[in-house]
Amino acid sequence: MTAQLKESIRDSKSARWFVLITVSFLMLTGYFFTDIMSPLQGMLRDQMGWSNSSYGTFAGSYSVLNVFCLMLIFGGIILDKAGIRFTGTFFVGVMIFGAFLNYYAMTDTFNNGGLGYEFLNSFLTDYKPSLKMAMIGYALFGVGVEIAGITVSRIIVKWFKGKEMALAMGLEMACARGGMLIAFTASPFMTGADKVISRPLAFGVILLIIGLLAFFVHNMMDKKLDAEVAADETVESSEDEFKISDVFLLFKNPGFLLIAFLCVLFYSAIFPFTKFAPDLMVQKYGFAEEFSGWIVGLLPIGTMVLTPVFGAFMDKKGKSASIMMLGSLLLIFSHVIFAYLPSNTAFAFVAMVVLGFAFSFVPAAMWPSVPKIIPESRLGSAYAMIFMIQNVGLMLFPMLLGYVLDQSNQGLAEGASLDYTSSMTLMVGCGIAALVVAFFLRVVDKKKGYGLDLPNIQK
Ligand SMILES: NCCCC[C@H](NC(=O)[C@@H](N)CCCCN)C(=O)O
Repeated sequence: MTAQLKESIRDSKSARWFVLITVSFLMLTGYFFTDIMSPLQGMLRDQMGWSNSSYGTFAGSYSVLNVFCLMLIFGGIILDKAGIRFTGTFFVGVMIFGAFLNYYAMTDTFNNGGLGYEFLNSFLTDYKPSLKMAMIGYALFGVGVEIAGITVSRIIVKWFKGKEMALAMGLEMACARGGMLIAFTASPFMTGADKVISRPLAFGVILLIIGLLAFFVHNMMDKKLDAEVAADETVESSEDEFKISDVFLLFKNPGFLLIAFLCVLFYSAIFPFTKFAPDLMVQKYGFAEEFSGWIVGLLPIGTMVLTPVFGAFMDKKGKSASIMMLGSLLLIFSHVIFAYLPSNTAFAFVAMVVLGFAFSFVPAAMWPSVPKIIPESRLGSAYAMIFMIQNVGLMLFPMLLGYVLDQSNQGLAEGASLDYTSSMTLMVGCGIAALVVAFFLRVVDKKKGYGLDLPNIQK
């Protein structure tokens, strides 16, 4: 990362906001595809013969390569060595390729014996070839979208450092949530009257390609900025490169460890939950499949507005440590409603709105807190490690949710609704653990003086 002293293209307001639009759109397309299958769980059960465990295993496959092949660590290293343009373009390509395989797994061409079908049918025969192909695709997609996410965070820092950075990050997250919203609400309709699962996926792949084109536009701006910086002899380079030795230092920092634990616990009770939430709406609250996504869509709608608002509040007033505790408390409150309260439509709305507040409070407070705990020279490594630890939860919890759902509904009568109580109890547990960690983070903050409760913008 560099510090410019002379005027450059990043000093032009319109240029940097334009760059933000291009990369935010890219993230919108990525988050859209991430959740494109979430409202289709029922169709996957009926048409593809996927059990709930299979669906959960598919959802968890998103993180398998990120966790077992340490892809986010390699992504961090590649980003430092090869730069933003190469890393972004390459991993968006990986994302598109993975998404395409995921789409292909749902097509009649594949399922009627297309390329790879026989091979995937020749082992682990309890699992459908469509599941295996979709998992390969989704795992590659997960690598691409996560590294693209890290790259985009870097891009925002590059263009907005010392300027409207928290607002820019909040707006980028809001756009990404917009992608989730479109997935939840539009995906079931895109299957059409004849419920063809591959249709929304095809649309998702096309949207990702448009996202790549938007990233090419960013690349042109980035090239111009780099040329200006290279020509500016007053610029000194700093050292925020990914270093393996940094990882060991990070693990000695109690603040970092607590943020990483909070991240994995909190997000494990959000993203894996959203994978099952549309089906929960059908099974527990009796919504029609097509409309279940609209209730879940309340979650991203709320966060799109609230995340930048709370981000701006914490920029000015602080209180991030306290707000992370409040967000974890609301998370528990919401999941308790889903798990244990009667199946009343009003409860579903209330729980989703409360979850929206939790999902705005914690991300808006947590991500800008990392630079207060970790020196800037190790920020790149810190974000990559946090994402990596978070991915362990994003891998395990969907699998656990699906498994518990199947186990707790054994011997269910034909046509009866699935009981989500045990699965949702897991989510309540995550929320309680997140609250405990948030409490300790606040205690450690007071002791070490990180200043998490202080405003982000220093006067
Ligand atoms: N500038 C920080 C951005 C982090 C946003 C955060 N995303 C993640 O944590 C991803 N690693 C996981 C996304 C999984 C769904 N695509 C967020 O709050 O979205």
